[in-house]
Amino acid sequence: MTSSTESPSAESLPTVKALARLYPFARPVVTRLVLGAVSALVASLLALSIPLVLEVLVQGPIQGGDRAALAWGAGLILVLGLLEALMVWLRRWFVLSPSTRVEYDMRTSFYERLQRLPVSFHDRWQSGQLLSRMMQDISMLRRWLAFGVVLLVVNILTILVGMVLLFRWHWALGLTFLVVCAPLWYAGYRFEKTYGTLARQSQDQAGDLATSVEESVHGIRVLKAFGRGRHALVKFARQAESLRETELSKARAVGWIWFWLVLLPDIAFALCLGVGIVLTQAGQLQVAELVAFFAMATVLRWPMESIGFLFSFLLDARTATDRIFEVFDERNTITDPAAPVTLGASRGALAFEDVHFRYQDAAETERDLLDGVDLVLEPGETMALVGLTGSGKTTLTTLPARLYDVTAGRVTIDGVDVRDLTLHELRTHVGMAFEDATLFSQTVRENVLLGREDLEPGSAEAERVLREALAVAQAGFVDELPDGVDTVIGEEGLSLSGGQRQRLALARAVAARPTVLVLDDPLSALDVDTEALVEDALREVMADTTTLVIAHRPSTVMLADRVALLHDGRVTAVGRHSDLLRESAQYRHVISSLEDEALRGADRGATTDRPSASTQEVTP
Ligand SMILES: Nc1ncnc2c1ncn2[C@@H]1O[C@H](COP(=O)(O)OP(=O)(O)OP(=O)(O)O)[C@@H](O)[C@H]1O
Repeated sequence: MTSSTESPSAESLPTVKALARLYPFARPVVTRLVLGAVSALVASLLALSIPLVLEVLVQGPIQGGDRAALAWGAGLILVLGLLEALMVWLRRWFVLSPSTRVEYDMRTSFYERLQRLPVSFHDRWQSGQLLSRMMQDISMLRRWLAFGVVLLVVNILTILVGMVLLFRWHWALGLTFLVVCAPLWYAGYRFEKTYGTLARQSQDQAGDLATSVEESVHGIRVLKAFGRGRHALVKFARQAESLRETELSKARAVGWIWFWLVLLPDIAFALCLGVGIVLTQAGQLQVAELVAFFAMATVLRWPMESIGFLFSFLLDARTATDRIFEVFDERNTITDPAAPVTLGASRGALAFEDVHFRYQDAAETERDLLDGVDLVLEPGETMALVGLTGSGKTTLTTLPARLYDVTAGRVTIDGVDVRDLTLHELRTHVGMAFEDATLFSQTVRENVLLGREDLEPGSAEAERVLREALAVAQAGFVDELPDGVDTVIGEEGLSLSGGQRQRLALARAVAARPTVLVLDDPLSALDVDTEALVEDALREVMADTTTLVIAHRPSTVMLADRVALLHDGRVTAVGRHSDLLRESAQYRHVISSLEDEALRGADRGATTDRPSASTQEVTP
């Protein structure tokens, strides 16, 4: 799992280059962003011009007592101030809407990316990490684009122009101000380094915290059933404490930079005042120039002070960009082929040819989990797959729909390698239902017709398909729900019993009308009689469908046309149940262990169709 400690690090690019990766998202709104920056720059220039007017006022009307000119001067300063305020307002107006547009685009692209990335990616990444990147990091980038980048550029320019003007009044004053304020840049640099590391750490820790919340909310039933609430709280509190410590370190770093940001300009002001008085007494500087100098230094104070903050913002934005692009940069290994083959109407002949598979994180010394599987399913045949626990049955069933790709060999439908079909076409041929039935917080109807985007919602055909699928899955219980098939089922369908959820998941697979149906023990929570009814209905309605079903119970095996035994990474026996019982000792051993398991299950009442806790594993 990818967490704070083992996030794959993004390429180490210089900060500017790293942030430049946001450009494709900003491109559509770049004109408005530039206009926003120009408004901010004009606002700064207006602010810088006020001391110049002041200088003229002090030199002329004030010293000469010219009241009319003084009134004009004061009026001019007022107008400059109003224009500055207008420009600040314009800056906000220009950047606000485009930055939310960029945020929207990034978020939808990120979501689309998550949808496209293969299951192997989701195996490695914690959901909380993805959630915090999607929400916090993208929001931070919006703020960076709207304010951070504009203010950083404009404030640096303001400082440069302001410093030139300070030097113009007297080089000694300008130099004093610059020399005293120069350490700010070193302080800013040191701050950058510390704060950058801390910012990354805190964003990762926030992601871990989000994962913990998500896991415990998701697994609330398991936590309650095992009385692990307290333990989960202790773990959560520990993580929250680590985040708090990081935030405190961040605050300390910000505190220090602020200390220098406030102290150094104050020292600079005091020294400049001393130098200014000496210069004025020596006749090298006029009083008007000294007044204007201090007015200018005051204007420059905020840009000077803000630089440290803006640098930290820059680093936060860089970190957020890295975190977002870590996901965008992930290589998608399961994609459409360059020259796809079209199968059209499929017969449903499914074959595994010398299939090898190993998970990405498997140790090099380990042999392949699937180590040369050969298995052929004839069109319309129902094949049960049996094997000891952990033998790789579930893994094998993920290969036809390309949830994972084989590492060697091939899986074919009607002789065509599944990797030669587009994913869209492949998934119209292959339907799946899993033991852990995942449903969405939508109506029963939407859940069941999930794979039938071709059907017009509410049409007679959609209704027919829905009803037929529900009938095959023996899911008549939906009519008892408050709004029938229009009842919105709770998050992940947890308001339903385990068997009810499984039946809806099966109905969903049936409604998709695949030619190859892969069932990963989707009837485990049903009683044996209901299982037989479902299998009969499946046979009748889906006579042309080739079915590969993982069997954990002898009853499932008996309902199949043939059975395949998976052992040591290979299919070591295929045949009719009765023949295999006679011929294969290994098969007898597996079946007797299934029988023992079924008996134990019956004792516990596990095979009855009753409300069950979530099957999700949660590590409190
Ligand atoms: N996503 C994964 N990443 C790494 N290893 C995995 C992953 N999923 C399963 N495994 C490992 O692969 C092996 C086979 O798992 P699989 O679920 O395919 O077996 P199974 O025969 O279906 O088991 P069971 O009968 O208990 O459901 C197990 O050792 C498991 O730990």
